[in-house]
Amino acid sequence: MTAAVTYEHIKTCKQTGARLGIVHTPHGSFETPAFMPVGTQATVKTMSPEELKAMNAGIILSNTYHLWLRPGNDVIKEAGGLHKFMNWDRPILTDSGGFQVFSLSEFRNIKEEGVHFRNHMNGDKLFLSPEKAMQIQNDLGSDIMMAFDECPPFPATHEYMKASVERTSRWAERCLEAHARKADQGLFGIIQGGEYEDLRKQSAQDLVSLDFPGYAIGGLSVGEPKDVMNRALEFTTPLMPANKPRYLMGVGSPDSLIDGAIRGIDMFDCVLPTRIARNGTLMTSTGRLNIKNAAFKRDFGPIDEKCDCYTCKNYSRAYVHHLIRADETFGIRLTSYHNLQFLLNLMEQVRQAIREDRLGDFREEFFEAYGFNKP
Ligand SMILES: CNc1nc2c(CCNCC3CCCC3)c3nc(N)[nH]c(=O)c3cc2[nH]1
Ligand SMILES: [Zn+2]
Repeated sequence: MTAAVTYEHIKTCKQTGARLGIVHTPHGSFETPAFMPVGTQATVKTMSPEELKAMNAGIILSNTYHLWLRPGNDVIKEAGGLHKFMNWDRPILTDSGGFQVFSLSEFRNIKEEGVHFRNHMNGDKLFLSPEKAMQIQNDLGSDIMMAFDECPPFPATHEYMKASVERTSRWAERCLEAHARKADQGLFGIIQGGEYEDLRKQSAQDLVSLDFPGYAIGGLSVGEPKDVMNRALEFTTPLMPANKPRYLMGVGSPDSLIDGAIRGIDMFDCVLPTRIARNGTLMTSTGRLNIKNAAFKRDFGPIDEKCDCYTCKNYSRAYVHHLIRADETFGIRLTSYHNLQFLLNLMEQVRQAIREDRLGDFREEFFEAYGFNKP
């Protein structure tokens, strides 16, 4: 049986280590490096599937933890799976729920068999294990499933991190066991190890030996400084198979997307674009702005002169300023639309720069225009 998820390498940028590729899945293919919009509760907040397609989103993410608790993976299974439930016929990736347990719940208790914790909505006692996380993702029918892992906090001692990496490797094996009995979705292993080179190596070796169709780098974008993340990428990506997708979880801001691509990352996800959109913060080619600022009350130009999105083509800063100040839902739709399109456009510019072997130059130009400090 052919692998459900495969990576096709197109080329590597001659100026940097970035690579251009295509990921093939049962629900279609998407070009990489790719930004993946997040749809935690089976919707990319305020966006319709048609609008996501119009902005050229190749794949979206959803969440095992949230959908298990509400509406329940059984409901979604009965609906015919997540693609049918949310009317999205392109690829879907689901995270395994581990990260959400640590970031949302209290009273969690990590044991070898799994994690005991309380439902963050009503306090009920819950238990999530590698087997349970696989069963939920299988019910959702996602094209790419993530292994159940522990994402330790930053900073963590070397001793804690070592024990955690070894347990995450044992959990990864249990996920493969549970998965083998189910459908042919692609299961990605998640490399942990924090900022410790020896532990990243140990985690990568454990997981690569299990021959997953793709790999993620976890345990980053948890409050560590940017140079710690970049260094971790520099000694971790070379340990990952060149013929399989590399997914950096929870990243990120425009500069992190470019710096991650330069270090060989193919897939990114983050809640930033829709989260900051809700309070009126917009990413533009000349840096961030908050549209609620009084300066925009009579500014009848587009959010971003260089953006061709639905919002920038049809509405003014003054109008969006008014809607957000008036707490009008349409305002949040317009800011969300623009921010998502901004990151999706950025990744198309990154792919084009790789095609032209000039991603290093593009990084300089973008950082200069956006106002990021020099390297
Ligand atoms: C924001 N920073 C960050 N996120 C991380 C995430 C979550 C990635 N985003 C998932 C989507 C959000 C809701 C639907 C799916 C991580 N996930 C896992 N399993 N392991 C990590 O080490 C892990 C590490 C992460 N770091
Ligand atoms: Zn726009």
